[in-house]
This record gives sequence, structure tokens and C-alpha cells, in this order.
Amino acid sequence: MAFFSRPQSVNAAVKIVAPTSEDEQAKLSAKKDSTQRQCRNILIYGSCKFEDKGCIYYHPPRPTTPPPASPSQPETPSGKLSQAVNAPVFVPKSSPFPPTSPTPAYAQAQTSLSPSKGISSPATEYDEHDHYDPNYYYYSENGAHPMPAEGLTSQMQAFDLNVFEIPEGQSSMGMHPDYEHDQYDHVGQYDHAGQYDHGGHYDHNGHNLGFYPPQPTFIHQPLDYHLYGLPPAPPTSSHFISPTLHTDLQQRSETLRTAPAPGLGLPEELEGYHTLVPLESTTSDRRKFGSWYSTVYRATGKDGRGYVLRRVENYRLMHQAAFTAIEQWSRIRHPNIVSVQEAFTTRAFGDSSLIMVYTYHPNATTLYDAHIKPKAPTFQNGRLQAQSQFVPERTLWSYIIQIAGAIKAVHDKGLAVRMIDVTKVLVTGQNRVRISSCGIADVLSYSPATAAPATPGTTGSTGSTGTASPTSSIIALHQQEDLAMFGKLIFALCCSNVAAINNLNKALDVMSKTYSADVKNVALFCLSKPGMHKLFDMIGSRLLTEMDEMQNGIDSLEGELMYELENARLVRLLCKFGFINERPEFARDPRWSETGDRYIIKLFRDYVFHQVDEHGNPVVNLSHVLTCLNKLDAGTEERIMLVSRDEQSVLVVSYKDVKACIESAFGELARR
Ligand SMILES: Nc1ncnc2c1ncn2[C@@H]1O[C@H](COP(=O)(O)OP(=O)(O)OP(=O)(O)O)[C@@H](O)[C@H]1O
Repeated sequence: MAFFSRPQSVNAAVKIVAPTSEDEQAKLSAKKDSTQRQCRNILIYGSCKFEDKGCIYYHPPRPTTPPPASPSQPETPSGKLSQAVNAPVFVPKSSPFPPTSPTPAYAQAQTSLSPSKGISSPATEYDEHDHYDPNYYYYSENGAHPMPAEGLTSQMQAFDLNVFEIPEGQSSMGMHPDYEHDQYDHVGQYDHAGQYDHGGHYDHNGHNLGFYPPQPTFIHQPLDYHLYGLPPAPPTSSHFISPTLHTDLQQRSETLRTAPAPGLGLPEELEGYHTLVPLESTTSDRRKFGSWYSTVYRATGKDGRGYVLRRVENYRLMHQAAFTAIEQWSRIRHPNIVSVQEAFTTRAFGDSSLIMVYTYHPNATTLYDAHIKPKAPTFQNGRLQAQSQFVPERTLWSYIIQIAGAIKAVHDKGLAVRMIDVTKVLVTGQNRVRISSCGIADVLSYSPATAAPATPGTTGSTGSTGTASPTSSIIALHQQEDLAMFGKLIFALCCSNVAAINNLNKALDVMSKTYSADVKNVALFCLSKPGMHKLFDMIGSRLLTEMDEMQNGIDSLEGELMYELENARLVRLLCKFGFINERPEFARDPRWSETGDRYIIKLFRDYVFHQVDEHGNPVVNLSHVLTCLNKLDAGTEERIMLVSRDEQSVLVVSYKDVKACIESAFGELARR
């Protein structure tokens, strides 16, 4: 292959060819007599702890001075470097990276390399040892822990391996099915029963004798973790961020995609909205919305997004001008108001219905459902106990501030909410509330007598302009009503009773037992229908607390986003694989995706996705995939063994090389 014809660079890929028949003979005869076989701990670690404790294998006499270790080729015993230089070199085309930095000794050895030595003439200096057969331990001991790929690669490097035998009929891919964790950093040792130990020594019966520091021959090779995105700091607990944020988001996404139950008899399509799903029961006790029945549906809009359709049954539109307020409402975008989209009438339900369209907030509940509706008792400490409905004061203030902010925004636009009720305020996230059903009262109670559209700043209570028109005084009245409704809502929440206000003394009693005097003062203040700005004076410094919490929430979400950024890196890589692998033709070359640098990419893809275990079953290990892709994206120096599909050749390449191949191939495609 063309990759091996460039020995001018440093060693990145090593082709391992099938052994000659003489090698085979030598290996077989060596296996026959284990006392003549060199101990593998010597081969791998340079020493055997059991040499004097009964190890039956051959231990050559120890050299008087240990060979110096190479710092940049940590997994290669330095004593074998002169043999390693015989390895052919893989250099990706137009590599954007500098070549793998060799040690001075290694570089020197390379320059003295005879050009006649290539891949087809593997080094023969190994003949004094028996050839390393990575399958030997694994297949000789049934049930032994299979050798992980990284372990195998480092073993091969430790042997300066140029000659490698893949037993006939055995898939080399199947040798390392348990690639689960990032084991590259471990310096393990195989005992003679084939047990792998991450840095520990085993006796010859396979018992672990304890954890020993790595042998000096092997230098710990850390990953280039600095190339990865830093994990975000642990998020500070935030009032507005759910501790189960991921689950909540997934559940919302699931809710968005639930299909409607069949046989509901709902219209297929309404002004472009389709796939209607009722959000409340249409059969059980129904409360009237003023003097109308209403039903809330979830629907999918023309843009594919979710919307809420509130249908008011048997509504007859007498004046088109009734929709004027909707135009104003649809311009209000506030974090504590469910946005109004549009309104129309329809006969699709068999009657004349008014449809109000709002933004959909999946899995939202009403304040009533969240805090007031009696809940079934649950088992706590082995006993059935009623669930607490109590709203903590911190949460209550948060609700007060959010709702007050929403009311103010509406009033500033010259409108009134007219619908502040525990059943119409939605909890749409962790301690987040939004006023829903806005604008509907304006349509339903439209009268031509009060038809003149209000303009911002012309309101009675909050407005600042001179003479009040009849319209503006009505709006001012509605705005004062808003505050009174807000006061009632605070009482209802504090007393867990929608009708708490009907017995004010009792409600005040309950309230003062649980909450601070400030809560009571604010609730009473609202009931007295004051101006909005005075309300904010009472809330005072609690606004700052709320702001701090909001910013904590933002920090926390940014941290979450950082995690997702990591995903984007991997998706980009996968896209590049998709562009390159199996491309039918490029530059009039039908074999483009199978040749040159692309061949490495293909083998790498096999290594990541197409591994099989010893039984030939696919290895579908996501952590293996993620680990490989992260290392690829970081372009680490770590090497892996890629096996051709015919299992006749093996390449040892670094992630850095594979990354260079991908950059180069993708660059070719992108330049066109
Ligand atoms: N914009 C929205 N996004 C998500 N869900 C909503 C939205 N608006 C309403 N809902 C849900 O629809 C359901 C019915 O809403 P509705 O306003 O009718 O409340 P309700 O408690 O049934 O009040 P009522 O008894 O007055 O009908 C509620 O569970 C509410 O959570």
C-alpha cells in the first residue's frame, strides 16, 4: 500500500505482516517446552517478580545496567529502539500536524536506517525470543479476561513488533471486545493464566498480589486532556433550574410528540393547526369560563411548533372589532406571560367556536394543580401521609415578583390582564410562572360602546396623560381589578384555598402563622387596589434576590450548554466520516474513498464501529465509540491497531495521524 512507501518520517504506522513459515515453526517449538520459553514479564516489563519464586519460564541473565528509557516513546522499551526503526512509516498526506516527535536517540536511529529496510523485510533480531502472539494467552485459557485493545497495542509497541501472527480463522477484531473504559493510561501485566491486571502483579496461580507501581521501563503517557473542552464548573444550585433539568426537558420533548388518542372526533385541521390533543377532560365536571364552556387543546402549527388552542364553545362573533385587542396582545412578549398568537372563529367543531391561540409550554400545570388541588396521600416512612401543599416563602415571593412584573408590562401597554386566577397562572418550569388566557376576556366582553383601542400610557391608574376618556377609565378600572385579583391569588396560595378571601380574618390568621408580615402586607395592599409602582416599593430588595437567582440560573444553563458543545464536536466528526466513507466517486476516481489516506479512515471506522467479539457478535459499546471519537478530535499521540478486513495486514497509527487523514480527505472534498 502507498502508505508504507514513505519511510522518511517518524514512525506512525507499522504494518504487521503474516509470519514466514520459519517463524511459525520456531514459535510452535517454543510453545512446546515452556521451561525454554522466555517469561513474558521479562519481555513486557524487563523483569519478573517471580523469577526467584518458582516461575517455570526462562529468565535470561539480567544486564548489569538497565537500558535508559525513552521519554517520548514511553511504551517502547528503549532497548528495542534500534529494532523499532525498521518499522515503515505512515505519514498522512498533507498532514497539518508536525510529525510525532521522536526522542533524539530514536531520531538518530532513524537516520542510520538503511533505506533497503522496508515493510516487507521485518526485523529478524527478535528470533532470540519467541514471537509475541497476543492471542496466545487469550485463546489458551478459556474464560480468561480478554486483552483490551489498548493493552494489546502497548504490548505490541513494547515488543517493537514488526512481525505479528493472526491465527487463522480468528478475527483480530475479536480480541478486545471489552473496551469499556479509558484504559490507555494503565500499565498492566498479564500473568501466565492470561489475567490482565491494571498495574498490579499476579502470581502464577492468577492471584492478585496487590497493586504495584508501574515498572520503570514504562513511562506513564497521559492523554492530551488539555485539548478537550474543559468540563464546566459544577452548577450552583439555582432557584430557577430544576435539579432534574435533563429529565424534565426530555419529558417535555416526549409530551410534544405524543400522538392524540384515536376516536376523539376532533377536526383534522383548523386554519393550519392540526393534530389536536385535549389538555383537559371534556367529560367530567366542567367549569364555565364566564358564561361559556371552554376547552384547551394542544395542536401543531404550520411551522411544526406546538400551540395551545383555547376553544370557547357557542361563541358568536358580532363585531369583527372584538379582535382588535388581540392584535395588541400578540405584540406583548414577556417572560411571565403566555404569548398570544392569534384568534379566529370556526365551525369545524359543529358549532360556532372562538379559538384563541397561545404558545404551548409542554407539561405546564396551573398554580391550582401545583399547590392547591388536594393530592392523594403518599407513603412516607412506612405510613400514609398527606402531601404538603405549603408554598415556601421564598417561592411565594418569586411568584409575587414574576406576576407583578407581568401585570406591570400589560398595564404599560394600556391593557388589563382581567384573568389573574390560580387556574390561569401556569407553572412552566422550576419556580417559573406565566399568566395564561390573556386577551380572551377582551374578546368575550367586547362592546362597541367601549371599543376605542387604548393606547399606551392612557390608563387611569398607571397612565400619566390628562383627561381620561370613557375607554381609558374602563381600562383603569380593569387594571385596578387586576391588582385585587392578584391579592386574592396571594391569599389563595398562602391558605391553599381558592376561596380563602371569603373569610378574610381566618385567612389573615392562617397567613400570619406561616408567612412573614410582609407577605400579608403585600396581599392586603393589592386588595386595596393601589397603583402598581407602590407595589414594587413594597417588594423592595427582594427584587435583587430574584435577579441574583436569575443570573445563577443563566450560569447554570451556560454550564449545561458547554456539555452539549462537546456533542457538537463529535457530530461534526461523524459528518466528516459520512462525507468520506463509501463515497462512490470523487475526482473521477471510483476508488477514492478506499485508497490513500482514506483507507486509514475506513479502517478506523471499522475499528470504532464494526468491532466484533470473540463470538463474532457486534460490539455495540457506546463508550468505546465516544472515547475513540474524543481522542480523534483531540488528535492524541496514542496509537491504535487497525486491521484490514481480510485480516492480512495490521496498521498501528496514532489518533493524530487518523485526524490528519480526515482533515486532508475532507479538505479535498470541501475545496471542490
Ligand atoms: N399555554 C399552555 N401551555 C401548556 N399547557 C397549557 C397552556 N394553557 C393551558 N394549559 C393546560 O391546559 C389545562 C387546562 O387549562 P385551563 O386554563 O382550562 O385550566 P383549568 O384548571 O382546567 O381551568 P378551568 O377549570 O377554568 O377550565 C391545564 O392543565 C393547563 O396546564
